[in-house]
Amino acid sequence: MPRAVKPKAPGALADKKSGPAKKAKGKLYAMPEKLKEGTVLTDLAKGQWRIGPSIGIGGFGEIYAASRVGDKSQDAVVKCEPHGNGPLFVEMHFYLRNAKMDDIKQFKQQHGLKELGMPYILANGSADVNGQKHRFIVMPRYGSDVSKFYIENGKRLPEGTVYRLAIQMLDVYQFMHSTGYVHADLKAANILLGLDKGGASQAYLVDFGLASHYVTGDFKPDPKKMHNGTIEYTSRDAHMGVPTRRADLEILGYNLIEWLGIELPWVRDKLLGVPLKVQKAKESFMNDVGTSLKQLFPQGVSAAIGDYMKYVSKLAHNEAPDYDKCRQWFLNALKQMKIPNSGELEFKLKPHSSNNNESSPPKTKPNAVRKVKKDSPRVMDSSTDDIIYASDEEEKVLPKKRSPADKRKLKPPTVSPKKRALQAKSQNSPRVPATDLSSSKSLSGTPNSKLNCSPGLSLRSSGRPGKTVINDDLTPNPRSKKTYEFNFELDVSMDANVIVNVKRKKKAGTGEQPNDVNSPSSSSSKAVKINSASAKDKDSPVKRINLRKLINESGAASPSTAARSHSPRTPAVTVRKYRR
Ligand SMILES: Nc1ncnc2c1ncn2[C@@H]1O[C@H](COP(=O)(O)OP(=O)(O)OP(=O)(O)O)[C@@H](O)[C@H]1O
Repeated sequence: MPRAVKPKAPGALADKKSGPAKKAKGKLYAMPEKLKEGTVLTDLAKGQWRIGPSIGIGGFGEIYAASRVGDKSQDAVVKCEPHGNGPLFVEMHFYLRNAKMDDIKQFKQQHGLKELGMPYILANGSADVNGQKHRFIVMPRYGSDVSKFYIENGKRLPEGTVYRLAIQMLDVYQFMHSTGYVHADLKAANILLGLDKGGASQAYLVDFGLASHYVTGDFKPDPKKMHNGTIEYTSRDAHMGVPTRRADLEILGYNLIEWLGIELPWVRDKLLGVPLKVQKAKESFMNDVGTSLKQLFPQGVSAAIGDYMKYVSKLAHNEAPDYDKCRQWFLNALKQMKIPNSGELEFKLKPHSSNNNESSPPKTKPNAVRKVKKDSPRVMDSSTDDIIYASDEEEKVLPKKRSPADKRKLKPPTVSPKKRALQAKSQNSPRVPATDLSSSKSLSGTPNSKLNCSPGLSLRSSGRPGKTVINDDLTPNPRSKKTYEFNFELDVSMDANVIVNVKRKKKAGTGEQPNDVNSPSSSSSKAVKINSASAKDKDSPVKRINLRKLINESGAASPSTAARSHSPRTPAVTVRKYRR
């Protein structure tokens, strides 16, 4: 039995086998079937992989140790997700198109790098598991993730290690950005140490399920993707649904602060459940990041963190970051601390280290900037294309056969917003305050589209701490455990897919049970249904919910709706407070 299955992921590849027949009542999201140890999966190139123990469960899929049939060592991993899920599809295509071994090798040569924390794909395919179609990818196996050390240390990492990780992650960003993509979900749980001999000197950035083309044109907020990522670290641009290179750098910055043992303000203030509040907090934080950092670091802000965050706050949305400059700030800090930028990454804290300092790096500005060849990004204009949509083409893309060099890499395992808009100095970076996101003008130039949410209501993002949230219309999100009470009107455009979950309040003393109403509507249905049981009940709060299509008197879609149907990015749903 599937552990949970959504009836159908829009636009996804789910075939009949993964269709509604397997729906688990009451569940809205899909998790993979469990693969039994010893199961053999055959990839598209007819390579065979034996499944070992499960070594990780992400928000959408499961990761197993695996060995090539005939090999003993479980030096690979298989990541498996139901075919209808978007993230693994996106991740697989990113690897197949952009992270080939040769590209990685070439980048390393060009930039004089011994190692690059960029994973690659060994194989991919599809498999039927308990009658449900799954997609899998095979990758090299890496070691422990950095979050393990962060937690073990009481939520901090040695300062020198923080700076080394920053340098290594900037290398990965530079590679990824040179392919036209951003990662958008860097966090300690997605950074794994290598397993090769000396592997612990290099960290690898995994989980490319949110990879997308970054924008090079205008800054257009996209309600469909707002708040994507892991809520603690989601960048201000990602809160508005815009993938940018500066956003990746900002995400890294929030992580660096946290790794230094400092609680991020929106975490400290317990705002994570409300993405809009987190967004506002980040905007106010970044408006005057110098002052914000001083308040956060009572013992003094390191020059590296201060310079980096100030630099990030000034980048334009379509500007190529100066990776060398950023790396140099961290290199200078390491130099001052007399910590070499080589050898195994140290995760043990020194006994007398303070919350964010092993030894104090300078508070003065570094001046020397290492000169390295500028890379010439293969930039793709993403104003119209920033997500890889599911199609059968994947079945035709054959992965590279494992080369002897690949084999050598695989070794036996050991272990696993208000002022900001006004202050955005560049015309290219028209930041929109979070408070204005509800106004029609701020949304993609679609004057008729409204998204007026109460501060406590987020349409799809639930602000799950530490967990990746993806609004991509491919992947169903886990149902929020929160119950909101609200009165509103829904104007539903012709092309909307809407699910309204209404939990009826239990009346005191009546012994009534709460009543769930699920009211789905789609482009194909003109009438919007509400559960008849609740509609009959005149006293029920459910009765105060009005759902109607935006249709004019002649029965045609209203001009605004028609206009919207040309723009898949405009919000399909209008939520307004219901006034009686
Ligand atoms: N190549 C690998 N080698 C070893 N362990 C891995 C590898 N890839 C992933 N893992 C482990 O599995 C966990 C989940 O992986 P991953 O983040 O890719 O899954 P996910 O479903 O996309 O998760 P989420 O979206 O919730 O972050 C990681 O935190 C890590 O511990």
